[in-house]
Amino acid sequence: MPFQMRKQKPVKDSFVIMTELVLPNDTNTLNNLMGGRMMHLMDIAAAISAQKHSNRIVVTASVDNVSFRDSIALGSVVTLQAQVTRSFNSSMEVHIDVWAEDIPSGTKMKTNEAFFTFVAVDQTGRPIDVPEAVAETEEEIRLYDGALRRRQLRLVLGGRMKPHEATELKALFDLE
Ligand SMILES: CC(=O)SCCNC(=O)CCNC(=O)[C@H](O)C(C)(C)COP(=O)(O)OP(=O)(O)OC[C@H]1O[C@@H](n2cnc3c(N)ncnc32)[C@H](O)[C@@H]1OP(=O)(O)O
Repeated sequence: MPFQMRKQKPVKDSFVIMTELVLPNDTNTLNNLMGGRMMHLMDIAAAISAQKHSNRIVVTASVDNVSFRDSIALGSVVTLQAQVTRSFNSSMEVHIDVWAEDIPSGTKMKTNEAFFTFVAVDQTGRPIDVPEAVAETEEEIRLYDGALRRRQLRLVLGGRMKPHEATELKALFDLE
């Protein structure tokens, strides 16, 4: 078969913005958004972003640390922004930022940030290669550059890579 160049796509083409209103059914007994509901919204926004990059069915392979620093009250408007940072073979890392807004008081704060990894699969669920991701802005390049280290860390933690193989990650700790 003739050699085929891997398709390239700008990461900005995968940008997704999703807005939700926190309703009573989304909250705990303190009338704050439940963490699991937040993760559900993050998973959806990030999956759409990975689908836009790959034009494929995608499955969530892993979720990096998600911290819940500030609670989000009933009636708040939650805005999620997701974008692919980098693709590897079949997998894509997606960065997601979450803001909560209280419209009556006019306050808006960033509440969460996380990295999700999705794998593009064919109709039988087998991983399939995705386009290369092209970072253009300073921030996109910063996220792209860190993605290899984060991939190695999650693969080591997931038991899919031996620590001594994680060369970029190790370099972070070689401080001499
Ligand atoms: C219970 C729940 O919530 S499930 C949520 C929904 N998610 C799912 O159902 C996914 C279930 N898992 C799967 O289908 C499979 O494990 C897959 C598709 C993710 C991986 O399939 P495998 O047969 O292990 O594929 P393989 O070892 O070839 O890896 C494929 C890619 O997945 C990546 N990958 C696999 N596991 C992980 C992980 N834990 N974290 C990050 N990346 C991962 C690999 O690094 C590889 O990336 P690359 O192609 O870019 O190099």
